[in-house]
Amino acid sequence: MASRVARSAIKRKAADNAHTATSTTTGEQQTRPQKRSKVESKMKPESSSTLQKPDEPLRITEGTGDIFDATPNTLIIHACNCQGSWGAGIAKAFKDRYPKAYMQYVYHCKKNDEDKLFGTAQMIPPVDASADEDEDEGFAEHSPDQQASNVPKHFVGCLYTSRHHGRKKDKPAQILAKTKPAMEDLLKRVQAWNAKADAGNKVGEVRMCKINSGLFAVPWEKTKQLLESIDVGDFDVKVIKVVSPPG
Ligand SMILES: Nc1ncnc2c1ncn2[C@@H]1O[C@H](COP(=O)(O)OP(=O)(O)OC[C@H]2O[C@H](OP(=O)(O)O)[C@H](O)[C@@H]2O)[C@@H](O)[C@H]1O
Repeated sequence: MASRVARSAIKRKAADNAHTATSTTTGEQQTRPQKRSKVESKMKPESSSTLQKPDEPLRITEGTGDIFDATPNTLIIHACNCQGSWGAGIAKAFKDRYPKAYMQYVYHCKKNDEDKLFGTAQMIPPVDASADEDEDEGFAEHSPDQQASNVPKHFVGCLYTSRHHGRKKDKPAQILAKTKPAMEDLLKRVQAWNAKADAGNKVGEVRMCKINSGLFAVPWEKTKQLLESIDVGDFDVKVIKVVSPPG
């Protein structure tokens, strides 16, 4: 079973790599990966005064509740490091709830250099709704006799907004500089997925926690402002619902 997961991940990796190489928003990322990190260490994110208001801005709505209590086909997004660790904060809750998605995240981090991942995204199709990995494109048949059968069929969205975690996490300015391209990358991936998926397998609602605002220590309002500067004119996803625990 594990080898099937690995084979499935390898197939996906080829597609992911091709996409990652072409979907980052700066040409510099594609041609000068070694020099980029030095340049970026001095880079400041767009300030609120320089943020351009797009024709059709991404809408961020906010509410309280259990982010995981979502209908099937919901995409649930969180911020990730590039080291393959979902060890704390909401990432730990993702790891507990979606262990197979976690394996795909780890695989993606092992196979890709952190500088290549930084500022990109990974969209993991539902893989935790069943123990049967023999499906195409990561989708699973519901199997009532399996332990994982009560896990809803959710997509997991990983935004690679920091190369490291803990004390080695990137500075808030660097995290912010990578948050917008990472989200744009994710929206492109959703668009590509939905263009090919059957009606019942398309991404539905899109949910997110207040990314970057906990262990990554970036004030939420700064992240929110950047996300609202994304133009969603070309995307199906127009709204992201931020769901926080009550209290
Ligand atoms: N169950 C829950 N339901 C809903 N919302 C929940 C929640 N639990 C916490 N929140 C909220 O979710 C927001 C983000 O806060 P977080 O600290 O989690 O994430 P972040 O984006 O700042 O940082 C990412 C790094 O944290 C991890 O830890 P490790 O690096 O592995 O150690 C990762 O792997 C990354 O590296 C804050 O509003 C929390 O109140």
